[in-house]
Amino acid sequence: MTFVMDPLLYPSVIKRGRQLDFHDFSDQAASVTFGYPAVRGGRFPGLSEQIQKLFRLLQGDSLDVLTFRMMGNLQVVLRRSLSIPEGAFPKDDWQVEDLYEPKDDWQAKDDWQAEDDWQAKDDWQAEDLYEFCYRVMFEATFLSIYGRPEQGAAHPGMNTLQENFRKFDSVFPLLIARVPIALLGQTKGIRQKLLSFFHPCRIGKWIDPCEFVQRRVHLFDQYDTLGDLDKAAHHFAILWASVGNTIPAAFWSLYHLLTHPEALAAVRQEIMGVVSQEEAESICTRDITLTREQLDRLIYLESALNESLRLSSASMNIRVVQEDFTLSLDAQRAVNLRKGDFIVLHPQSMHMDPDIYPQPRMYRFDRFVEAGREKTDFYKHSQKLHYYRMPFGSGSTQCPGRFFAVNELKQFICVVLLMFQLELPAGQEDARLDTSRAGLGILPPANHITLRYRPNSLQQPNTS
Ligand code: HEM
Repeated sequence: MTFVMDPLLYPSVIKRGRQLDFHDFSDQAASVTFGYPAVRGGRFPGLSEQIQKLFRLLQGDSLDVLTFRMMGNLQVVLRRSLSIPEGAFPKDDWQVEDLYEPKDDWQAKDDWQAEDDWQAKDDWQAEDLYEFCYRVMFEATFLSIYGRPEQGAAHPGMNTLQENFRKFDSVFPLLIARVPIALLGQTKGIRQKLLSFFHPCRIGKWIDPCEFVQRRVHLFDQYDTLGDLDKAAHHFAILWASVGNTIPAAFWSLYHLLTHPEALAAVRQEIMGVVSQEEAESICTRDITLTREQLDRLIYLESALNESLRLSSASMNIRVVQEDFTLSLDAQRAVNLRKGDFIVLHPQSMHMDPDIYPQPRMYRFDRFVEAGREKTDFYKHSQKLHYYRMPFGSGSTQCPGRFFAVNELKQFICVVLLMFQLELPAGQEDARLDTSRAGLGILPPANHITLRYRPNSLQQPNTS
């Protein structure tokens, strides 16, 4: 493996997409990890190209629909944290653990008290901050992408799905490093259970999956050579892609805001500039929407998110050399590459370079804002960088879900800040990055952080 460490040289690698290819590597790694036959092996003519083509349904007009759905689902799932299903309010004996039991009968009137009683309930709930981000982002993203169950608001088995997903994800670094699944204890059985969740018989019954998933279902149905579990494995891979990085990103985004009062105040003020006071006050009981235009106006929030991604992203961009050739790096330097060599970009080194980002370990929520607009000029050795922030990869292989990811992270922060008063109890150690997943995207936290929260309706939103 050859690491290209100077970010001024990144363009010379990224523009050689044909000779330095990502998809041979990703196809091999993903097929072994998720359990489907490699797409590019010749057994599935045209499938790889079609899969790539459908990624455009994560952008443009389709993105607006996806974003709209995510906003609604975030509110549904978060209200459940308050135990406030639509039009009903929880009894005092409700426990945080109840969150982990799927309730199909959210509307059952017996379980709930009147709104007035709920308003009087001013106690705080405590939960691990990562757990909070995990369950909310996992379920809201799932509902937005794959659709609703045939009956009720929550998919039966959602908690077991999450549990199995976590177990699978904990060995993900070993799978992607090609450790045979048979050597990884129960992983094969767990993956089998995950795949059966996405079996075509089940997925076909879900109501209103997003267009991206609908078109993938249709595409896979055109290939007789794909078995039912192969199709399920492709759907499961998209679940991993859509939540594997977004969950830790949601954690760091919220954690940094809650530990930096000046950032929190600026972001709150910006949010109150795009939603009305009435919407802010009623969000615990009534859905609000945030259009693309409103989300685009949240430039301090976007900068804060990008700063959290800069600090927590550890992905490597791997490219496989397709033929022997000489890669010219700049006017003076060139290297001879052999077919099959690996070339790796390591954006984390760039994200932590003090020449580019002064005091790189510090969280500065407004690092990516200048004169009221997004700041895009960053320098190394006084030369302007073409690539300076790469949590989503680079070039033509950049993450196709990046626009949705940024939107949903913005929505998550907006809804959480509007719906809850939040605090991190004093005396806790700072959150640390779990570096055991280095190379694999956004790192999760290594330690436990307690979050306390209660509905914001008990107090006017703080706009200061
Ligand atoms: C903070 C959240 C996210 C981060 C940091 C992230 C990061 C990445 C990275 C680094 C890659 C590899 C790109 C490369 O090496 O050039 C990637 C690929 C991918 N991502 Fe994301 N991603 C995120 C969210 C999402 C979401 C929400 C979706 C879908 C809804 C998604 C779908 C995908 C897919 C399908 C690929 C594979 C693309 C291909 O095979 O060409 N990602 N992502």
